[in-house]
Amino acid sequence: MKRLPEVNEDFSKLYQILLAPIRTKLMMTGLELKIFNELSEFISADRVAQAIGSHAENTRRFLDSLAMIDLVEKKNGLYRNLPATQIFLRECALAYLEPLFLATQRGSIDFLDNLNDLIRQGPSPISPEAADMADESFWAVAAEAGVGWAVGGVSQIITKIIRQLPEFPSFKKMLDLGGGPGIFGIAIVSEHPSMKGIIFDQPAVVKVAEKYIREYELEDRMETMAGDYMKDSIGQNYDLIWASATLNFVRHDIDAMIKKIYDAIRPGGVFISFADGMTHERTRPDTMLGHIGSGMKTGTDFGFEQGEIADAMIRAGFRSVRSRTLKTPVGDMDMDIARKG
Ligand SMILES: C[S@@+](CC[C@H](N)C(=O)[O-])C[C@H]1O[C@@H](n2cnc3c(N)ncnc32)[C@H](O)[C@@H]1O
Repeated sequence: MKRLPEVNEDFSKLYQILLAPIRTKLMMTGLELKIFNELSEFISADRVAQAIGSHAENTRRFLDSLAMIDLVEKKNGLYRNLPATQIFLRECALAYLEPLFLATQRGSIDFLDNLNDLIRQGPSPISPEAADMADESFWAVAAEAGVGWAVGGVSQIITKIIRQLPEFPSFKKMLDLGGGPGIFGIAIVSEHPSMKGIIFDQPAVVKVAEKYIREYELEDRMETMAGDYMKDSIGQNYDLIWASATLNFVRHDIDAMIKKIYDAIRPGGVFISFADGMTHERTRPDTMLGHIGSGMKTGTDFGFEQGEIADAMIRAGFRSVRSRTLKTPVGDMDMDIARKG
C-alpha cells in the first residue's frame, strides 16, 4: 500500500491567487454593464435584467457572484450595493473609480499578456509603452483617470496632515509639481483661507487641471504652469511645494530635481513628497505589483525605495526631514516632509 503524502502546508492562499482574475472580471463587467447604477435600493434580479436589457437567469447568476465577492448584498432574493460599491462604482458617484480601474487594467494587467516573452527576452528595444510615457497626451488621459484616487479618500488623508503643519496658517503660495489633474493642489488650497496655488505639469495635462480648478471654483486662487519641470523654470518663493507620484520620472536624476525644488522654496518653507517607498529588498508593498508590467516592458525601475527621497532632501540642504508611511486605498505611500532653514 502506498501512503498519501504528508502535507503540513495549506494551499488556500494559492487558490485565492488562482481565483483573483475572476474577481477582477466580475467587477469590471459589472462596471461595463453599469449594473451598480441599478442597485442603490434592494431590487430583484428580474428588474435588474429589465433595466439593463440582459438575460434574466444569467443576470441572477451574475448578481449572486457579485454578492460572493462582497460588492453587493443579497437578502430575501433581492440585491443591493454594499457601501463601498455605492460610493465608488456607481456612475454618478462623486468618487467614481471606473476610469482609474480601466487605466490600471490597461497599464498593469493587460501589460502582462506577454509576461512569458518579457521574462525570456527582456524589454523590446523599441517599446511603445516607453514612447507612450514620453507623450504628454498619454498623461492627459492618465490625469482624468487619476482623479478617482485623489478624490476617493487620498486627498482627505493628506490634507488632514498638511493642515496641521505649524507653518500652514502662514502659507501664501504653493506649487503642486507634476500635479496631473491638480486634485491634491485643489484639496490643499481649499483647506486654507487665502493661499494661492499653482499646478505645474506638461501642457496637455494642465488643461485637465484647469477644468478641475473651474469645477471647484478656485479660478481666483489657482492657476497652472505648463512645461517640463526638469528643464523649465518652476517659479520661486513658494511656501509649500507638493510632489505626489511624480518624482519617479526623474529618479535617475533625483539630486538635481530636489535641488531645483529647494531653490524654489523660500526660507522657512516646506517641501512634501508623497511617493512609493519600497521595502524588503523591493518586494513590499504588494500594491507595487501594478508597476511590474511597465517596468519589464520599458526596462526601468521607477519605484523608490523607502528613504531614497528623504536622503536626497538632506543632500539638497533641507534643514530637517520627517517621514511617515501612510495607508491609502492603493497601498502604503511614504510622505517625506522637508523643511528649509
Ligand atoms: C502619476 S502622475 C501623478 C499626478 C498627480 N501628482 C497625482 O498624484 O495624482 C505623474 C505626473 O507627473 C507629470 N510629469 C512627469 N514628468 C514631468 C516633467 N518632466 N515635467 C512636468 N510634468 C511631469 C506627468 O505629466 C503626470 O501628470
